Amino acid sequence: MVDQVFSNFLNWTREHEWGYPEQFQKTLDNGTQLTVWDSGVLVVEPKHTGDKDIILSCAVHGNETAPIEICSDIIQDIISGKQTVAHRVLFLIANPASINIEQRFVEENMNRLFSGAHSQGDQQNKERERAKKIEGYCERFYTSAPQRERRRYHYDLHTAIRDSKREKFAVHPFTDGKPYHREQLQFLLACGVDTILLNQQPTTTFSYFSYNTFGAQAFTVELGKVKKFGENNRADFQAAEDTLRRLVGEQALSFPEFEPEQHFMFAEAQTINRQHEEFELNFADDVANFTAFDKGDLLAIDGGENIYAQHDGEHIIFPNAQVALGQRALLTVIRVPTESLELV
Ligand SMILES: O=C(O)CCC(=O)N[C@@H](CCC(=O)O)C(=O)O
Ligand SMILES: [Zn+2]
Repeated sequence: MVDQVFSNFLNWTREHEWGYPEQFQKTLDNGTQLTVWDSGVLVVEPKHTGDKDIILSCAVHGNETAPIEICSDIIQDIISGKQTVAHRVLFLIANPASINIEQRFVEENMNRLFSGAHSQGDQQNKERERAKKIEGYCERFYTSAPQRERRRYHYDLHTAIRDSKREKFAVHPFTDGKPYHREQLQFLLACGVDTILLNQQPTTTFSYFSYNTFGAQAFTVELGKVKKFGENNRADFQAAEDTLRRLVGEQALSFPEFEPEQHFMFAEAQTINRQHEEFELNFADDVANFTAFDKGDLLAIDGGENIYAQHDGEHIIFPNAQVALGQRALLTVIRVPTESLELV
C-alpha cells in the first residue's frame, strides 16, 4: 500500500475519499520525512527544518481543480526529490469525495463548517465529520512543531465560479483590530494576487479558523475560475505555483520594496445571507465578480425584501442565489486606500 500512497498521492486520496484509518511514513534520501495522517493529509518535515509551519489546502470545494493540480504536482515533486523543502508543510486535499463527483460539495459546503460549525445543529454528514477531523489535523500540525519560535501560515487555495474583473484575489479573515502584514501582501503579489478583500466579521471558513485559532497568517486565495481537470491553463497559475514552491523550498523569501499603490484593498460592505426560498439576484448570471454598483441600485430580492447597494462603487463578489438558506448569497465590498490600513 505504501508504494501506492506515494506514487500518486492525489489518486490514492481519491480512492479513499472519506479517509483512511492507517498512517504511512517514508523518509526521502535527503532526510525529509513524509507522514500521511489520513487520505489527503500529508505532513512534510525536512531534516533541518526552518521556522515556518505552512498549511497548503485545496479541494475544500471539489470542482476547483487548478489548486488541486498545483498541490498534487508540488507533492509529487517533493516525493521524487525534485522540489526542495525548507520548512514543515501540511498538505490538505480537503474534500476528495467532492472531487470525485466534480461538484463544489457532496451534501454541505465544507467552507462553512469550520470553527466548530460542523458540530452545531442537528445535521450530520460526512463533510461535517471531515471538517472536524481537518480541524484536528491543523491543531496537531501547528502544536507538534519544534519548541522554538515558529511562524504559521495557511493558504487555502480556491477558484471562483464566475469570471472576475480582478482575476486573482484573496480574502483576509476578520482581524478584530489586529494589523495587516505587508510581507503577506508582498507574498500574495508575487503569486499574482494584487487584490485583497478584508472581512469585517468572523466567518466559519477554513482560513478564518486558522487565523483566529492558531494565529496563522491565513487567506482564502482565489486563483482564477472553476474549470474541469485538464482544462486549466497552467500558465495562468505559474506565478502562484512558483511562489508557493519558493515558500516551501527556500529558508527566507525576499520581495521587492512595498509599494502601497500596487495593492488593491477592498473592505466588506454587506454580506447578504439568503433568508427565503424566494431569493433572486437582480443581475445576470454572467455578471463578473468585482462589477461595481451605485448606491440605491437593487442587488437582490429576498422573500420580497429589496436589498440595495449602500455605497457608490459597491462591488459584488461571489453572487450565488442557489446557496442553502442562511448562507451567504452575495458579498459586497468597497475600495479602501492601502495607506488607510494599519500595516506592520
Ligand atoms: O465563486 C464563488 O461564488 C465561490 C468561490 C469560493 O469558494 N469562495 C470561498 C470564499 C471563502 C471566504 O470568504 O474566505 C467560499 O465561498 O467559500
Ligand atoms: Zn472555493
